[in-house]
Amino acid sequence: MSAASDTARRPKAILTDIEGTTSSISFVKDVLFPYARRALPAFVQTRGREPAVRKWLDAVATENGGMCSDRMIAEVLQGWIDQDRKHTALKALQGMIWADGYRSADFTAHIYPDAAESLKRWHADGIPLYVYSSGSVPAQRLFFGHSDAGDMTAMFSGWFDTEIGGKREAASYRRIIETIGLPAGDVLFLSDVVAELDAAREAGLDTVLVDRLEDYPDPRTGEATHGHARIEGFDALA
Ligand SMILES: CSCCC(=O)C(=O)COP(=O)(O)O
Ligand SMILES: [Mg+2]
Repeated sequence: MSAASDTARRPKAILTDIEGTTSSISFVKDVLFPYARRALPAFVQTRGREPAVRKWLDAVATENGGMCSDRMIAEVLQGWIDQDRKHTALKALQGMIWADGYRSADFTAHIYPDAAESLKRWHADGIPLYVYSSGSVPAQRLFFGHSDAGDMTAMFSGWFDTEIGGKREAASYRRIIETIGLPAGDVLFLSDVVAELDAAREAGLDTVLVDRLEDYPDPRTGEATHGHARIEGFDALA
């Protein structure tokens, strides 16, 4: 496998980001986020007493200075959606809300055709595939379980979200590598965010910047790539 630079070696495993990498940013921003935003007040009201939901609502209240009504918590969460905050509590709650949307077939998850094809080919070639996204693990499973290319969940060997740590912190990638059980240099991380690639490289992983023109109309070239190999689609990884 080679990328648009000479740094990528044939990986023994691939770790991929979702938004902006396998899938378009606009699907997340224009379909998933508004769906969660709309559904949040009713979700908090009807399911707020379930322990699995309450735990995250309480985490939001604590971060917001303590005692808050459920209505206020819903408003805080809506504000976080507007700011695209990658907060673990928000991501967990969004995942629960999106489950309804996928189940009732309100939408399927976008996946770039080149990403779907490459993931299928790598899986067929025996390369273990992993996901690391700010979206919660249940949200990731829903996403790939209801993708435009069908149910892809069986192709993945593992899933990681921000419960393992932030995506811009090298320590998170070290923990992921421990779980995968391969030398860091044998694992290729694909992402649209240079700061995430910097953290992965600090932890020893191979890295490739996925610079999709649909998502990033101004190509990130030269110094903007921070020396990471750069591709515009997965098909550039032969
Ligand atoms: C898979 S859940 C939907 C995407 C999402 O909420 C998100 O924050 C994705 O961020 P990523 O780390 O995949 O860029
Ligand atoms: Mg991303």
